Amino acid sequence: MTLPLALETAALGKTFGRTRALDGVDLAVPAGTVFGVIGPNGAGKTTLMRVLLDVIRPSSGEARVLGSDPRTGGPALRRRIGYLPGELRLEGRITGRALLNYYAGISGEVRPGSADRLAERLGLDLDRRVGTLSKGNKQKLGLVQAFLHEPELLVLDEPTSGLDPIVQQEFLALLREARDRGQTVFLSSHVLSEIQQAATDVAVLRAGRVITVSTVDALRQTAIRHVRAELEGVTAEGARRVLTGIPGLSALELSATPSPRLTASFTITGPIDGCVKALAGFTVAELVVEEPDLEESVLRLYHDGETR
Ligand SMILES: Nc1ncnc2c1ncn2[C@@H]1O[C@H](COP(=O)(O)OP(=O)(O)OP(=O)(O)O)[C@@H](O)[C@H]1O
Repeated sequence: MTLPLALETAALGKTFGRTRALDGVDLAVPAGTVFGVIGPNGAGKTTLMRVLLDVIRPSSGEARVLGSDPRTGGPALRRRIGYLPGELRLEGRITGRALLNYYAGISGEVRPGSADRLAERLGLDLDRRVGTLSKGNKQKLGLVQAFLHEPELLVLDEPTSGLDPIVQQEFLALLREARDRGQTVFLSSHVLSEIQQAATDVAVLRAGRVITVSTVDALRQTAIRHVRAELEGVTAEGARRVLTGIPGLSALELSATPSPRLTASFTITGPIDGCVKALAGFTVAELVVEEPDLEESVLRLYHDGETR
């Protein structure tokens, strides 16, 4: 059985003057998935979402959102979607609560108490005037607004931008709950680790094109991490013998400064577990594992995409 698609695009294109912001995007997002779009600045993520929401019209190609063409879906389609725009402009003397009431009036059914429950979870005061809210608090209000009516589809443009780590964790919990309820989530980020925590599937966008679509599990297998470990009581020879046995290790460099410590720097491709187990045999004075680098991972996926 094939799952119904929440989102589908075929050869979607959008040009701004000479800029091809979207250059033939083909995507299929099954209903009920948490689908992430990653890509560097200017890749076209915001443009894609704005076309899907009919904020702007495509120059070419087709899009279907919850089975409808966004250009003709109108308010009935819009009510089934929760949208967090990339650049959220919230100004004025209206309170967060009044603004949410206004949105609730447009979007239809909202469970009583939903706004307060969501605001409390994200740590947002709904009685403040929106114009006085900090960037992070505006982002929280944007999230409450998107989740408020439990829409079938959530389209979230860089949802964690401006949120502190604790609020980010709460947001991830909201996403999991949305997925468990069967809602579809389409979110963008330029942080790979965030997509990995939140999403089941990921598309990599670059220069307006989908470079590859992958499950997050598959992506994890190809993740690159840079590791620097300072080890004590071991010779370079001894360390080299053990470290070269780590699966996925490359670019190993050993330097004996400052003595008596030995600094080992290397790259791990794929699971990190073998590395952790190998290092456990040493006295580890320092350990730095850098997040998988988006650019490197994207390049790798790009390469895989070409050879597939
Ligand atoms: N309204 C517009 N007018 C002119 N050019 C635009 C407009 N909107 C987007 N672009 C251009 O289209 C390209 C894609 O931009 P877009 O904002 O979709 O990328 P993005 O992946 O969301 O990037 P970011 O992470 O920086 O927000 C960029 O080159 C951008 O300058």
